[in-house]
Amino acid sequence: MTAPHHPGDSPAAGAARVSGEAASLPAARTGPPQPSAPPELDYNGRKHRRAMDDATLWDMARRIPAALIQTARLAWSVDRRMALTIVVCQLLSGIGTAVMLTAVAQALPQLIVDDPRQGLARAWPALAVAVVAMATGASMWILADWATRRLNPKIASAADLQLVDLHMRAELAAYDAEGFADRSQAADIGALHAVDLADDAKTLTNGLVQLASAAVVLTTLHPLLLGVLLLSVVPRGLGGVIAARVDYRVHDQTVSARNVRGMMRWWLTTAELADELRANTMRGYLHFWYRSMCDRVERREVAGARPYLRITLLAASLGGLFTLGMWASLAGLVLAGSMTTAVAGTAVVASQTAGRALNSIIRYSTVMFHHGLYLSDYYGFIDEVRAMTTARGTARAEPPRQIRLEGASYTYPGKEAAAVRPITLTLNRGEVVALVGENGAGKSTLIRMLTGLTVPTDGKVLWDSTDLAGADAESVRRQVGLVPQKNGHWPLAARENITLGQPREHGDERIWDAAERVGMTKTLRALPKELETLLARSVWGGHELSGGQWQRLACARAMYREPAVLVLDEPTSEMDARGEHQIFRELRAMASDRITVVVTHRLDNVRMADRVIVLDQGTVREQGSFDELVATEGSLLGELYALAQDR
Ligand SMILES: Nc1ncnc2c1ncn2[C@@H]1O[C@H](COP(=O)(O)OP(=O)(O)OP(=O)(O)O)[C@@H](O)[C@H]1O
Repeated sequence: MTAPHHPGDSPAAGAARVSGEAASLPAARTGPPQPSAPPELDYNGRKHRRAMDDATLWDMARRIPAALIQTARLAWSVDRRMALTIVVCQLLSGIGTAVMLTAVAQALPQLIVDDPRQGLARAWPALAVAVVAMATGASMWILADWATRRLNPKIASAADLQLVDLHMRAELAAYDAEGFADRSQAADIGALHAVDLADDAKTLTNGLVQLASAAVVLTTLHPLLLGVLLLSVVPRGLGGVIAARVDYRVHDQTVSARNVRGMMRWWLTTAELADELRANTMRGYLHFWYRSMCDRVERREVAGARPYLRITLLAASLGGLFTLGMWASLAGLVLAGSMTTAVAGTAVVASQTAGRALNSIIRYSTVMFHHGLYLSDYYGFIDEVRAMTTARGTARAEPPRQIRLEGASYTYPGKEAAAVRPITLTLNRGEVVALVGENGAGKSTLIRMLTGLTVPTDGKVLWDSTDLAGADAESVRRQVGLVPQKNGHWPLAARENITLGQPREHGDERIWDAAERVGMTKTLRALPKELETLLARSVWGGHELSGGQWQRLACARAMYREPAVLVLDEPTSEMDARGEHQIFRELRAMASDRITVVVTHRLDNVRMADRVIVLDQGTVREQGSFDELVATEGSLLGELYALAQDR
């Protein structure tokens, strides 16, 4: 591991090396202390590691049918024709193997004669059947592969779409639930592995069909042969399982480091953080951090090679010994006259087929078991989020003339203290209300309740006479225009960035009108393709706006909606004075048809509000007009305003 080379460090100091896993670099006696290696991080793979380590062979055998059924259901739901094609091909491929082995058994005695020409003349029909059966089996495998290739993209899209859609529909409270991000990430991995599972299932079932065919043929030829076959393949099978477990243990020991390295890789390479990373000379430490993670993964993978070699060597030697034993027993049976040479020859061919089939069964059972764990995360997450996406009610929310909070409070999941304590408050149409308060006072949480984004944990929010807890969430959202603190820089064309969430219209007049209201007309006209210009620097042909211009666009988006409830949470924090002035002037001009709520820390802007509501520690401390409150002795607004003036 190489320590970071901070600018200004001597090359020798920069080349300081540490050894030992995840060891902290000892503090240097002279000079500044050296950085610590990144800590061992544990991500959502934790659950699977335990499941994989603790699983007995029986557990694994029991779980695989469930994973097979889940995969079959998924395949059936996206493309029945291809799913059926795969099943039929598997069966035909198995029948092909059985026919081939039987034909070989019939051809061999006719070939083992003194005159090879005569033998060939008699054996050719059986040999021809064997060739056709083999070709059919191979074709069926190719056909199944084709069907899987058609099926896989559909499975991938269906799994991904379902997950993305659920995220977008889930109640906001789902995001606040403990461990939501971890479970969401695990479900993402599950969605990715859904495709692998279809491939695993295809290879595994093919192995099972081939093994069954070989076993049936052998038993028909001589009842003893099934036992002989098992003897030859069992050691290889056991060796395969143990080797697979070793392989997965190495994989699992590195999964956290690989996960976190992958996340950090994005941070190190994205244009979004390129300025900060360079200007603050962060590169040295981050290089050291990334190098440490690479070393950690590399070391564990290299260490895993030795036990893997030991086990595979041992399994192969034992398998070889047992195969030798099988051949010796076959020779014994032939010499004792209990078996013909032809049957013994067929047994050797069948055992090779069975051995290959068993290898894929073992390999893909283990892989399926592992991938199946991820798929169950996927389904578990879907159930969890679905439970949180249940319809609130069927009442249709209409544009409100009045929003009334009756003892409404909100406590975030897992928190003891309420972010907003019981509040009773009325907001009226035509009014512009400014919400003011110090950081953490509960302004954003109150906004979420007013707009029906969250349902209060206690009390009620009423839009006229409709209780939002019992209203259809979509009908509420249709009435709301929200500019949140963090708004999306959507990688879409300028036009879509303004109209996003609204039905498409024929002309662009209303778009230009919204742009004019936020002072963006000149900027948008100057773009290479005006409204068609893609607003994403990272994408080829894209164009980037400044922070303040993005904020203006977010305001334009909310104004374009002409909503009945317009809420802006610090909409002008990155804007210049002209932009800010224009936005507040427009808000006033639009105010008569809607309820307008603005959260701002710039108290000069608060003057334009009809009413100022000052929140303090989750409760309304004071409300009234700006002038009234500022003039009131001991008011919080007065104090905050004085501080703002004193800068
Ligand atoms: N998703 C969340 N999960 C848990 N607690 C939260 C969450 N969001 C906010 N809080 C907590 O709720 C309280 C109120 O937060 P809120 O964001 O509503 O304050 P705010 O007045 O908007 O603050 P700011 O001016 O900094 O934006 C804070 O104590 C905050 O830590």
